[in-house]
Amino acid sequence: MPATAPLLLGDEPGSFPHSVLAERHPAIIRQVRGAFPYGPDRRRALDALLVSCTEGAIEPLPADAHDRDRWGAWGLDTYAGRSWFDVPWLWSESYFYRCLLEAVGHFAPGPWQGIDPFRPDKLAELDSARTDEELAALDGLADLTADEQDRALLHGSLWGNRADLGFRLSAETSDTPAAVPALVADDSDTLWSLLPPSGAGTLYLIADNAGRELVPDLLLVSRLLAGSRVERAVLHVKPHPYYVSDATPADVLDALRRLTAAPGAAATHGRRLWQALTDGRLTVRAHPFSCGPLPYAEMPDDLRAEFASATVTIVKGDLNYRRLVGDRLWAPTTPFADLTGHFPGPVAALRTLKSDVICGLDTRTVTALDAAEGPRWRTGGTHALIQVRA
Ligand SMILES: O=P(O)(O)OC[C@H]1O[C@](O)(CO)[C@@H](O)[C@@H]1O
Repeated sequence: MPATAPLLLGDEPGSFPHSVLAERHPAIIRQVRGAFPYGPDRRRALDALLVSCTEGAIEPLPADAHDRDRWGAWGLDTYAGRSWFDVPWLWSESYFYRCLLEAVGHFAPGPWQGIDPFRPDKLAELDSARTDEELAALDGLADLTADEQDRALLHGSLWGNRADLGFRLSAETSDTPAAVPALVADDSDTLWSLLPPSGAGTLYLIADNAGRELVPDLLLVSRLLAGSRVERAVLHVKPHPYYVSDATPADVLDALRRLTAAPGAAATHGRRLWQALTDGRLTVRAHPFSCGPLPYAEMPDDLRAEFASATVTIVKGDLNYRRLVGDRLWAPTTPFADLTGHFPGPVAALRTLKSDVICGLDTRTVTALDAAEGPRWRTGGTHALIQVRA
């Protein structure tokens, strides 16, 4: 793997990482503060986090935190006392969400234990008219060929990644039509070659956001099971709330209920997924490393062994992409295969572009994107990619 690209930090005012730490995180705290009638203690803790994350230093977890040792090994022992802006951006963002859960009492015995501070917004999105429209559109797929249906659901899952509630807090014009093709890399033929009809393999899907991303992810899984492109599927979600809208096991159940309660084809998918869960062809996993602040190159052995057994692992979303290729300012033409050689088995990234990290593009595409949009194509969410290392 090339090791020479600069690591992304949040220390440069005007940069995208800096804006996430200095603007998005405070906005998230304010949103959470308004979402529940937290008592004075929780409000004080949220206010303290607001000050700490913008002006203060990284603080250690409480001595009795259940995951204190884990976070120590993940870098907290090194980074405590330093500015949020001076440590790896991937790390400081991830630790911010851990501290947010601490502030709202998510892990402490008491009335807020286990409560997802982002749930109201997740549910509002799941219950929205746009979700109704997207589910109704499934009925129109019946007239397509099997391959066309496969492609439609792959693209549904890909573009579902734009439905990211944290991203919307700071996205400016993400609905602006792009002057260059929306898909900047498309290795979908390689992906389909890894998933032939009548395949007997296992798909791993590392999910990203709940709601309007998780629903199309589940639909893709349902389609691959129904078309016998895979025999089993394993869905990896987050063990606890993370990055505002990331999917947890509770969100999987909400999405599944949404499907089974819908009319038409959506309910057929919902029933198929329900059945697959009950007979073991679909498994949901929530590994602690999924909420970790480190790249996948540093994944623990048990996870490595799991992904090594996959026919292919689909990695969804922007954050997972950063964790997959390394959170560095790579030259955009650096081969995807070079940066993902560490991953145990074939891997496919499905992502809309919402951060500066990018690799695997050809020179012509990069030149056209830069000429048409300046640097905004990297972060605006208007472009997407399907990159595969077989
Ligand atoms: O939900 P996704 O696609 O992982 O996106 C996460 C978002 O958060 C970021 O990590 C910045 O906070 C960006 O990469 C992206 O905008």
